[in-house]
Amino acid sequence: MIQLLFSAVAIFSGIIIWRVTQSSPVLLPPGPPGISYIGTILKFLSIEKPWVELFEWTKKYDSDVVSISLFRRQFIILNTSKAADDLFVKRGLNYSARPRIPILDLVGHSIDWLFLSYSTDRVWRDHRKIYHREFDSQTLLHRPGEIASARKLLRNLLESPENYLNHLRYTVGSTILRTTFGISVKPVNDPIVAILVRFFNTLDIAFGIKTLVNAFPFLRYLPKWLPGTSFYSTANELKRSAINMLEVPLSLVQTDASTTSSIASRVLDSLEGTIEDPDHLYNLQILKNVLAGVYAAGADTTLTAMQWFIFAMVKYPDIQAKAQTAIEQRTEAKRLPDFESDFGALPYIDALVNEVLRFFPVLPLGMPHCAMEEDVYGKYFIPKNAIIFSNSWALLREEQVFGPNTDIFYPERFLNDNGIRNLDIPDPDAAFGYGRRICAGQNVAREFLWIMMVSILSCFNISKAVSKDGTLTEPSGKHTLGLVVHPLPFPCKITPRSTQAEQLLAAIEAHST
Ligand code: HEM
Repeated sequence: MIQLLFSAVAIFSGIIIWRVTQSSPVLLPPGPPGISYIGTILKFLSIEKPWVELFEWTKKYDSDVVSISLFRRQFIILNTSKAADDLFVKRGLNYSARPRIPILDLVGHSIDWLFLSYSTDRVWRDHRKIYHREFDSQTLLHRPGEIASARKLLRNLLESPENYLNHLRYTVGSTILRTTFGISVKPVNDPIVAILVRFFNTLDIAFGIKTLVNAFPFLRYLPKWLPGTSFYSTANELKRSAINMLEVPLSLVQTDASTTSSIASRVLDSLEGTIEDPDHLYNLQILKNVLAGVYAAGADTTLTAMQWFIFAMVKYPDIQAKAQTAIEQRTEAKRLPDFESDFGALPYIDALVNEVLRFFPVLPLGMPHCAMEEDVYGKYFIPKNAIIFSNSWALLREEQVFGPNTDIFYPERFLNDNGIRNLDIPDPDAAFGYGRRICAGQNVAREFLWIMMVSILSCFNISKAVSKDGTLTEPSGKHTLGLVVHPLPFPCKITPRSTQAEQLLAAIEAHST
């Protein structure tokens, strides 16, 4: 009897222990031991492609979700589209915040627009409402500006093809400034562009490895005269630049009659009440944040996608030739492509735009999200404030989604055998992020990329640069390291592809001068 009782107690206790361990997981997602000293951090940062290394952890630790602890902060990486969808979409309420980077606390509220915090109150929604109204439902509104910019780009490429990178930068930057503020900027020495450049240069320093306060937040309590505290002056400069970004371009819209219809003018026109009215002030602040946010989020990303496009065209001449044939069959080389006649009617070009975005993700690790509350995912515990990245690079190489050989650049993966869009293969949406924070400008970005790519391909051949001794220069494929990953500048040869193309280019010149 006593034996029976002991057995029953043992079985009962076993069940309880089993239930407890099953139902209250406390394991962090697996990963290498925490990195807590600067030497190891530097070693980690010297890895050429961190997104590949982070994906390797999924195989090594046999888990979709992996993690590492850095300076007592948990970093979690989602290496499959299922995990990204489960957390960023299905549990979006908890995973839509952005992490707060320590130096931004020293800058104060003037930079809140950069990593807009997520809230369920109206503030965050009011920002997204303007983005949605201006970019999702009004892509048609932006097309005339985009086509004019693409034509001007062709002219600039004809004049000085060796400066293609500057031309792309100017095309993207000036188009976004015209869309947002209705202002035209000069190709060189423009004062508004100088403000933007200054802001982004300071931002690079603020987020760079030498800004120790980001890794050691306690440094912010040190007196400013101590060596190693240059982050104080960086924070001051960032604050000045952020205020200029918010105020100066908008003041032009309010005072300069030469500005044209833009997001700023439309929202300003719709503002009710006087400047003293709290609602008016609130709406004005939202507008300022949105406008600065569009430039910050849209300019560098779109430029980078175009740089990777040029890179791909140099690397894969056969694909370039197929794209040119597809365009020529439609336009007969008698006109330049445009939205009205050709958008949606050139499946190979749509496939090419998709493949550029898939194969060369502009933000391979996406933008960081942050867990607002602690959570449990599968058997893993996700602490409050953990910083979470979805590994877009890995997600965009999932063979069950994008078909076989995803490590090969192959636009045809998006097409059927008869050359039309294969609807079984989705667009590479992970390039634009996930859930409530998904890129607010993705539709406009796709259209702008399309018109720039199709216009360039209709007129130019892009090939390897020829050095003075006649040898061909292969682009190295090396790239920057940061959230946005650019190819390092590389030379290439850009030449008109035929006499018809030369005539089309000459006709643009005649119109726009
Ligand atoms: C090739 C071009 C672009 C790429 C690859 C890209 C990609 C992204 C990504 C990955 C995010 C973060 C999503 C997340 O947190 O999960 C993002 C956010 C954002 N993007 Fe884009 N983007 C591009 C162009 C643009 C353009 C042209 C605009 C504006 C017209 C824009 C506006 C925004 C804004 C406002 C956000 C912040 C959304 C938020 O935090 O709520 N982007 N983008």
